[in-house]
This record gives sequence, C-alpha cells and structure tokens, in this order.
Amino acid sequence: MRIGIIGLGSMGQMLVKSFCKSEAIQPENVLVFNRTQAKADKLQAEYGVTVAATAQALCEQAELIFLCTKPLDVLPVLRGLSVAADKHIVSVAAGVSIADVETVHAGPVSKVIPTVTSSELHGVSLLTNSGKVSAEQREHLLTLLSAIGTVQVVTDAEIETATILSSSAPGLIAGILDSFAQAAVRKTPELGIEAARSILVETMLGTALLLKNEQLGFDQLIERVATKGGITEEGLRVLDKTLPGGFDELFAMTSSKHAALKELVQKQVGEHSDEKE
Ligand SMILES: NC(=O)c1ccc[n+]([C@@H]2O[C@H](COP(=O)([O-])OP(=O)(O)OC[C@H]3O[C@@H](n4cnc5c(N)ncnc54)[C@H](O)[C@@H]3O)[C@@H](O)[C@H]2O)c1
Ligand code: PRO
Repeated sequence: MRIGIIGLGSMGQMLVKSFCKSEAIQPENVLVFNRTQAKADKLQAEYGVTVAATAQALCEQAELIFLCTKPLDVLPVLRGLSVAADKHIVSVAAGVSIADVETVHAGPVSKVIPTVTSSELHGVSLLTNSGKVSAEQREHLLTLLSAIGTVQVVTDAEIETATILSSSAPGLIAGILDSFAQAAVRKTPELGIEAARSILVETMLGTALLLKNEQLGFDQLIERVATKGGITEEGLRVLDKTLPGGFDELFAMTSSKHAALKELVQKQVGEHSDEKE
C-alpha cells in the first residue's frame, strides 16, 4: 500500500524519516509533496522516496494520505484537491478536528498527533479515528505508527491535554533543561553551560530508562534519590512550591491557544458552508 505525505516541514519530514528508518514501509511506497519542492527533492535524494508532481497526483496514487501542513492550511489545501471517497486521510494538525476535515472529505478520516521524538523510534503518537475508517485501514495506520513509537488512542476530550504531554513536551522539556542549566551556571560560572547541558542530557536519558525499565513510579524514584534529611529534599521542597502554579498556567495558556486556533478553523468551515448555500 502506498502512503502520501503532503507538507514536509518538521512533522512531514519526521514521518518520512521515521517510517523509512523503522522499515515500516518501503521508501518506494512513500510519495511526498511540499509547496517548496527543494524539501521534497532532498528527501528523495536521502531516502529514495518518490516526489509527486502535484498534491493531486499524490492523492491519486496513495491510499493513505498524511496532511502535515500548518492547521490553517489544512482545509484550504484539502479543498483544492479532489480526493476519492475511499482514501484514508490523516490530519496531524493541532486544533483541526476530524469533523472539520469531514466537511471537505466524505471518506475515512483519522487525526494523529505525532511527536519529534519518533525520529528516535520512541515517543507517543496520539490517535483518533472517525467511524468511516475500516478495520483494515485502522490496522494499517496503527502498524505504521507503532513502528515509530507507542500509540495512545485518545478521545476528543483528552487530545489537547495529551498533546502537551506527548507532542509539545520535547520542546517544553528542552526549555526546562535549558533553564536548569542556566541556573547552574549562574550559581557556578566555572562549570560552563556546555558541561551543565551534557550532564543534564545524560541524566535525563538515564532517568527515563530507569523509570521505564524498572517500572518505577515517580515517587519511588524520588525516594531512591532523596536521602532523608539530605540535599535533594531541599530542592524538591522548592519545586513543590514553585512548579504546580507554573504548570497550571502552562495548561491554561496552551488551552487558550488551542481554543483560538479552533475558532479560526471554525471560521474557515463557516465561510465554506456560506459559499455552498
Ligand atoms: N512540530 C511538531 O512537533 C508537531 C507535532 C504534532 C503536530 N504538529 C502539527 O503538524 C503540522 C505541521 O507542523 P510543522 O511544525 O511541521 O510545521 P512546518 O511549518 O515546519 O511545516 C509545514 C509545511 O507545510 C508546507 N506547506 C504549506 N502549504 C502547503 C501546500 N499548500 N502544499 C504542500 N505543502 C505545503 C510548508 O512548505 C512546510 O514545509 C501542524 O498542523 C502542527 O499542528 C506539529
Ligand atoms: N507542536 C505543535 C504546536 O506547537 C502541536 C504540538 C507540538 O502547535
């Protein structure tokens, strides 16, 4: 089965690279298209995927089509295409719902929120399907996504918060680590930012492996590290005071941004239904 990927920015490129790296699909069965062709040509040279002449040609040749443009480009791009009703469309855009895509495509639609960490074949892809997705189409998508990480099936009520935990988190964690490293260097300049950064990256990797391989709860790991009456306890007290408020604000602000995006997408849906009348 051939798959097509439209939009080769961060997510589109990640999917091409990860699917090829994991051998989830043969490169010759991957069709790509991007507005700026140079990105597509580069992927063809590196991975042996096929560059489609147009997005329309891609939709005619692929059975499963990933739309990886920015949220406000999804519906306009789809409206410019004629896609057969048996093709399975997967939108990866935050803020664009399956129902939004269904205002343009009469056939099966899934929404997937991938993550940059899948290029290391780790991380969580979030998945929701419409009722029109057949068991075979769902299985095919699950097989592809499982090859590049873990799949978490989510409801509409869960997807936005889960997006922050799975897909925004690599960027947020990098931000947290940067702040941690900068504070270390403010305290002890002679350590240097590069040493602080590399200590943290190795420590984070080890921490993730420990939590996963020993199936430790966060509280169990804390207990192992924080010697009673010792130094780490003091650090944890500070975190308990400062972090909950910060994370509550983070979820409030990202939720507002999701709402604003959804409103803009609804406008696009409304404008089109006006045109139809
Ligand atoms: N970056 C992430 O970690 C991430 C994670 C999950 C979901 N997403 C979602 O993925 C989507 C893409 O995000 P991104 O970070 O890759 O953005 P990006 O800006 O890096 O990529 C968008 C790509 O779409 C291309 N494009 C725009 N219009 C096009 C058209 N008409 N035809 C073909 N290609 C076109 C652009 O040239 C660009 O390469 C967004 O909707 C976002 O919500 C992103
Ligand atoms: N990247 C996209 C954004 O920041 C969606 C989650 C991760 O909008």
